[in-house]
Amino acid sequence: MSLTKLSENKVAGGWHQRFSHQSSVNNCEMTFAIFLPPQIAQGQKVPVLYWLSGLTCTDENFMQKAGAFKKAAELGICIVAPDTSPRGNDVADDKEGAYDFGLGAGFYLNAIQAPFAQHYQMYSYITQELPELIEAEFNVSDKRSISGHSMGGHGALTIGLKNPTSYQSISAFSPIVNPTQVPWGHKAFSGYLGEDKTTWAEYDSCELLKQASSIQPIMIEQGLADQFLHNQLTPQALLDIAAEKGFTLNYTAHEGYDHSYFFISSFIDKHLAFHAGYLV
Ligand SMILES: N[C@@H](CCC(=O)N[C@@H](CS)C(=O)NCC(=O)O)C(=O)O
Repeated sequence: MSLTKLSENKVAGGWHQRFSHQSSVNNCEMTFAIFLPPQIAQGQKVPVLYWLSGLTCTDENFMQKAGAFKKAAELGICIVAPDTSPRGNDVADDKEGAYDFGLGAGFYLNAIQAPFAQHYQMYSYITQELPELIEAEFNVSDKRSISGHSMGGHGALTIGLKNPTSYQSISAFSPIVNPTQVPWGHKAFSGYLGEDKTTWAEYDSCELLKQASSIQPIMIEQGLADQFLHNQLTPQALLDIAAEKGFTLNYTAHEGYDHSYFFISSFIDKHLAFHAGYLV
């Protein structure tokens, strides 16, 4: 598969690079960013943390705003940040161009409804096509963990829980934990999956946790001044199920922090160290 390099910048002794490539599952060109820690230049195969961003984001938000490079370089972790949806002139979008559905809002699922099914196959892209590409093209190992923010926190939790042998650890900032019960999830799931709610449960962390017999280590960070906390994110729903099932979630709520990358940048080092405990 051929990759086109769009840019590169040296940072924290390693490299930040952006690439585009033709995606066979999304049936369009996709862009991703990668941080290659300095250990790669020394011939070491490093593990990979996949970062899934939230609504309106591209591969660039995390890389520019999270401040993750120094810690990732110190720990020897490669970070891959994919785009949040397929893109292009023929890719279907929200009718009104809203920010919470369509472009920039792929919800990390495989759409089954026309016209979205033709391109919106983000679940297969993140779990299969992208890691195969990364492991073939870069000097990385097949040890992976997954993290994300908001819609990307939902993506990290659902993808991690559905693929326990593929991801060593899972973490999330301000995740949408129960999308089948909140407005962002209703809009996305009815558009991408249709009205048969049995298909919705496959992409809901609460439903997946109810079905799980064991889970990987999970860390969740939540700001208590987050404007989406009570109507979209609803972390207590996941905490209640974890308590019923006897699972320990490493959950921390923080006074005063909002939904932005200011919050993520304040605690990203903690999440990188958490993943390093299972990756390196
Ligand atoms: N645009 C929306 C909010 C979108 C939003 O907060 N997106 C988050 C993820 S859910 C984000 O990371 N935005 C990009 C950024 O902060 O760089 C609004 O104004 O209500």
